[in-house]
Amino acid sequence: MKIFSAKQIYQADKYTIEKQQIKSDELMERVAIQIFNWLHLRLQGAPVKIQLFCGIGNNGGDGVAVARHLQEHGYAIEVHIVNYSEKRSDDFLLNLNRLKERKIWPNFINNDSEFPEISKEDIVIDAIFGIGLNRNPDAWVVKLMQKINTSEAFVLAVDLPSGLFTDKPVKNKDAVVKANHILSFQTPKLVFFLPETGVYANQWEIIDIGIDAEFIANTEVDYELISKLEVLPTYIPREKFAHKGTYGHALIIGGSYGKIGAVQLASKSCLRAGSGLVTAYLPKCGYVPMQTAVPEIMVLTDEHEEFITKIKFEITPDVIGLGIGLGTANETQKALGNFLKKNKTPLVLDADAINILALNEAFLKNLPAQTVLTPHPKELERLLGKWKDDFDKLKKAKAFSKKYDCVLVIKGAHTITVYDNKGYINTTGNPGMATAGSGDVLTGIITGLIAQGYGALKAAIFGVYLHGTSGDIAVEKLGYQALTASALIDSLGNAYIDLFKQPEQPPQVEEQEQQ
Ligand SMILES: NC(=O)C1=CN([C@@H]2O[C@H](COP(=O)(O)OP(=O)(O)OC[C@H]3O[C@@H](n4cnc5c(N)ncnc54)[C@H](OP(=O)(O)O)[C@@H]3O)[C@@H](O)[C@H]2O)[C@@H](O)CC1
Ligand SMILES: Nc1ncnc2c1ncn2[C@@H]1O[C@H](COP(=O)(O)OP(=O)(O)O)[C@@H](O)[C@H]1O
Ligand SMILES: [K+]
Repeated sequence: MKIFSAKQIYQADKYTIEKQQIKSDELMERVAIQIFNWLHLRLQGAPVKIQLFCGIGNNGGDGVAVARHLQEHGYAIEVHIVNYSEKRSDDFLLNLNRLKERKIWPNFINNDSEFPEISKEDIVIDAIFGIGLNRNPDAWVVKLMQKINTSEAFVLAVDLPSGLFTDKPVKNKDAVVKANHILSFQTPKLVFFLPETGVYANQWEIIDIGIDAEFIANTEVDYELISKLEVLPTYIPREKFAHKGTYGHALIIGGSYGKIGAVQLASKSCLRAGSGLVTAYLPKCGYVPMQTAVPEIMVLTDEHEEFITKIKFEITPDVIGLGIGLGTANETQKALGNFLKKNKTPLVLDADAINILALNEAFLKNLPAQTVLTPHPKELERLLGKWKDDFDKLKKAKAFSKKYDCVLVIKGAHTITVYDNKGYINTTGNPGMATAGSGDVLTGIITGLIAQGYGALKAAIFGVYLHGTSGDIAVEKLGYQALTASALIDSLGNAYIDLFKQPEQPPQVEEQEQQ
């Protein structure tokens, strides 16, 4: 699913209004009906008090229009106009008049007004600011937001929580409404997926307001949300007459004394991702544990007992996954530098391989085209330097990916894969995956996909998706705390099977035969 910027959303509105020959207030009416339906379905006419806090722009207009529908269906409403500016939008005014025609008199809140009482049994509709927020709200509006936030009432945000900008971070943490649920129009907002602002958007849902399909199809975006629909077309089916050679030979290089398990995890997940053959290259101390733990994996060893000092092998792998548990000993750094000078095989670099690149910037120019790098936040910081905020991080990541022609997988709750100026935001996974070795498994999966013939970018996007689905399947059986990296590997098969599962249908009621 494409993620539009605020500017593109305004363009989409304009385009849709012209193409469908509707007036702008009709689009607002679509929004209002959908929000009303969402509430009505859940409340079923319950006598709960609904307090609507509406700004003076189109976000406020949406809120005012929802109020009218609620009142028409007998709900107990209180409409508050948060009067933060004189510049009221036309559609806000139109809907305000429609309210007045129905003898609904809103309460106007100004900077010297007393705020209304909000009880924890109430429902609050937050329609103060939408995507038009372009500066910090005034102090009195922040106080009102605080009143909402401390009320313990259920808060439903219209389009996005008021106070969240679409293109910059939040400076004052008190100046954002904490919503329990967000109904966002047509497209989720980028800020829902970034660590600093995503904390304000735990629960969101998209409302389809009928934006023109041609506009959606033809508009290039900077970010795309990746779910099953997006990864399915990339799936390569197995051929009947295939043999293990068809699906490639992956080499996993890593490990040091005390960190052989990382290579076991990566090699095993590489095999389970579907690589035809997998060889592991480790220091000598890894030989016995590796051969014992995973019999399917072939093993090559370095001359050194405890860490890698030379990367030399006779085999010709299709892809190399490198860096897990590697350590950063001087000899290992030198070995990586020498290896990169000669290597032409596609690479997936993780963990200490990334740390070594950060310590030796000169190595970067020797990376083969489209090398996949999978840093966690600390490794990314070593690679890119400090960033000011999430937006700055993405900008730096895009520049880095362009400069070195690499696919940068920024790991996190919503892992973002960056390549060619574009970001692909993953939707699978859960906090149970914040556990030792989870990243090693991801390296193995991406390496295993490249071995089978997936291109680097596709392998990264698909690998991150499968890794997250494995986590989602594993957490069902194990819960968040007991989820381990090994459990991710055990669920990988079901993650593949899940790709082809249809959503569950409600049970059919058998028709009675007419006598
Ligand atoms: N396709 C869709 O998605 C559709 C979206 N729709 C809805 O429209 C919403 C966007 O509406 P909007 O453009 O009128 O902006 P909104 O957020 O209501 O802000 C109002 C104005 O406030 C101002 N302002 C900004 N910051 C400020 C501050 N700190 N303190 C004081 N004032 C401040 C700024 O004006 P300025 O003063 O800068 O001229 C701004 O224009 C969108 O979120 C969705 O709910 C639907 O109705 C139709 C289909
Ligand atoms: N809260 C979370 N939600 C979803 N995925 C997560 C979360 N925390 C971590 N992960 C995933 O788990 C993996 C952790 O990787 P990493 O930190 O490199 O682990 P390790 O170094 O222990 O192998 C990443 O793929 C990351 O996206
Ligand atoms: K809002």
